[in-house]
Amino acid sequence: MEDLYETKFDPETYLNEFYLMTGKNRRFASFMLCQLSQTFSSGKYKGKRLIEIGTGPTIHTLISASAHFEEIVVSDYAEVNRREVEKWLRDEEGCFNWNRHIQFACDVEGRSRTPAVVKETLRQKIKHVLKCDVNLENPFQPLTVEPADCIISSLCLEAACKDREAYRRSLEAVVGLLQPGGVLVMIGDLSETFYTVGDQRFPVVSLSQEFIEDTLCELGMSVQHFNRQKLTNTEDRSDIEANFYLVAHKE
Ligand SMILES: C[S@@+](CC[C@H](N)C(=O)[O-])C[C@H]1O[C@@H](n2cnc3c(N)ncnc32)[C@H](O)[C@@H]1O
Repeated sequence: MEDLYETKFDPETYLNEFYLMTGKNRRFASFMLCQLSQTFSSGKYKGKRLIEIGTGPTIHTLISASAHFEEIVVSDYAEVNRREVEKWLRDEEGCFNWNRHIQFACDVEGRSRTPAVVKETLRQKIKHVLKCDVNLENPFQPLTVEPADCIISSLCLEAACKDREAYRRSLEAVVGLLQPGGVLVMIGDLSETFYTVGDQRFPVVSLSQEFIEDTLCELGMSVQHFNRQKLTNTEDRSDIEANFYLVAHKE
């Protein structure tokens, strides 16, 4: 499964197909950015370290959180994705333009920060772009990363795991990276078995709300918030039924 991401995942095609903030993708982005803004503007979640797991070639999930943590570590299995994030961090020519997402999040946040401040904050606080593999007990092996106050993960675990048992194990590994009292913010897909990037199909573990909540509970997490956005799928590019957004506390 991982090698599929190392060899067949094209970050440019992915970003252009899912993150141009147009059509149905605007609906998903709006849902996600509004939820993230609500979570972090509550003032309940702040601290020293935030880790994002399976960041892919993106940075949008960190916009609202970036105001509340001192340092951010991002990570992904595929080198092409880590390079894409580094390109954006260095503001290199040809890097993806996240201005629409950043402007949207600033508007939702009541314009307390300007897009320029958000970009500067992200570029200054993202200190490390690391390789991770959620199928390992320590996803950062051979490194040991200090536990985080907050972990964000979006659309990663269901793409990285071959079945529900592997999903449970990788969620356990992710929860293991969190301090007691820390918060997990997860975005994902429900009842999806595949999605497509360009001509390439990627398998996905089909999840239900009940399975995710039960698994988190077994891992000592208490789910504070679970929201879903239903989708009507008319295309053959994915069989997703809904997106979910959850916030859970480590007891
Ligand atoms: C659908 S993309 C999601 C990317 C991004 N987080 C987003 O929300 O758009 C799935 C991501 O999971 C990463 N991935 C796949 N297998 C992985 C693994 N074993 N460990 C960590 N990340 C993995 C892929 O490289 C890819 O970036």
